[in-house]
Amino acid sequence: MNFFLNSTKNPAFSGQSSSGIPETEGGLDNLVVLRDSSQISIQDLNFYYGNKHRLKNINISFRKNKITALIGPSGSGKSTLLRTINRIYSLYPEQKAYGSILVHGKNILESNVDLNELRTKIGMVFQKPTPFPMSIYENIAFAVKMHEKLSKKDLQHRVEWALRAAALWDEVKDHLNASGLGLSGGQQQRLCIARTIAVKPDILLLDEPCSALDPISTQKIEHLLMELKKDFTIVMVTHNMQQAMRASDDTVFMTNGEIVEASDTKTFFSNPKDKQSLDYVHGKFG
Ligand SMILES: Nc1ncnc2c1ncn2[C@@H]1O[C@H](COP(=O)(O)OP(=O)(O)OP(=O)(O)O)[C@@H](O)[C@H]1O
Repeated sequence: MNFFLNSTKNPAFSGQSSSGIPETEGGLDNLVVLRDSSQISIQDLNFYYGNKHRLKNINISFRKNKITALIGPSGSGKSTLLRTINRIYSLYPEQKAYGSILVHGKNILESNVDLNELRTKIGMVFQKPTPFPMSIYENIAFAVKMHEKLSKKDLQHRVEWALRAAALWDEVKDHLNASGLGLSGGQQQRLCIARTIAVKPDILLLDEPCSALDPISTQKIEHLLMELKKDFTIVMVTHNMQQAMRASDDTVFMTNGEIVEASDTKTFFSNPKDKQSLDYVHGKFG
């Protein structure tokens, strides 16, 4: 198994593996650190909204080509954690992150990181579908054209590829010139996923992507994510524990800006180690 249990809160958490990712020490529990196949390695991350300390000493790695669910009660910092990973917070000068987030070994929190390039590598899909007020085709072509100069034919191929990958092609292929805003909520969300993957990121961040969707659209998105993880590393915030159980490989449970427990999803839900996780899984709070 790739998991090594450890504790974010335990000062003994200090070892480093040869890959630069912290190793565990015996007898600790709670934090999962994935030594072999991590795509994103977060170390000693602290985040502030002004003077409010909202992420505290986060140490976690996310596995490549897996879906990680971020769960926890409202206000626990799940979205904030996601927002640090593609530096969206950098748009707001009063928001500050300290520590490191290593992606391909490079700390993306450094000030010299090209944020446009970063966001093509780390795409984000939000809770509410946000298609551009343009055609289905242009929703995707526009995103690609911002980053790449492709011939008309290659652009058409890319649009088709993204719509197929997002399991939307069959539903829209005959009216690509219709407005993206005319699609159903579930279709709009898949369009937004298509738009995000069209620029070929490595990492897909999703903030409650199904919260505005009906059960059938939710199921479609979950199936889609399971297909997409073959090509992308996926981190998803969800309030829906059933969804975390169904769709994720790993689960990270947060409260009050801290990681309480993280492990593979089966272990987390069948045998949570921390009392707070157990209570949360049993619906006693949150
Ligand atoms: N723009 C902001 N300015 C100041 N504080 C913020 C801002 N956004 C979030 N916070 C605070 O940061 C903390 C974490 O919020 P965050 O949205 O990350 O939690 P969450 O776990 O995603 O919650 P939810 O499940 O309700 O979406 C909360 O206390 C919240 O009030």
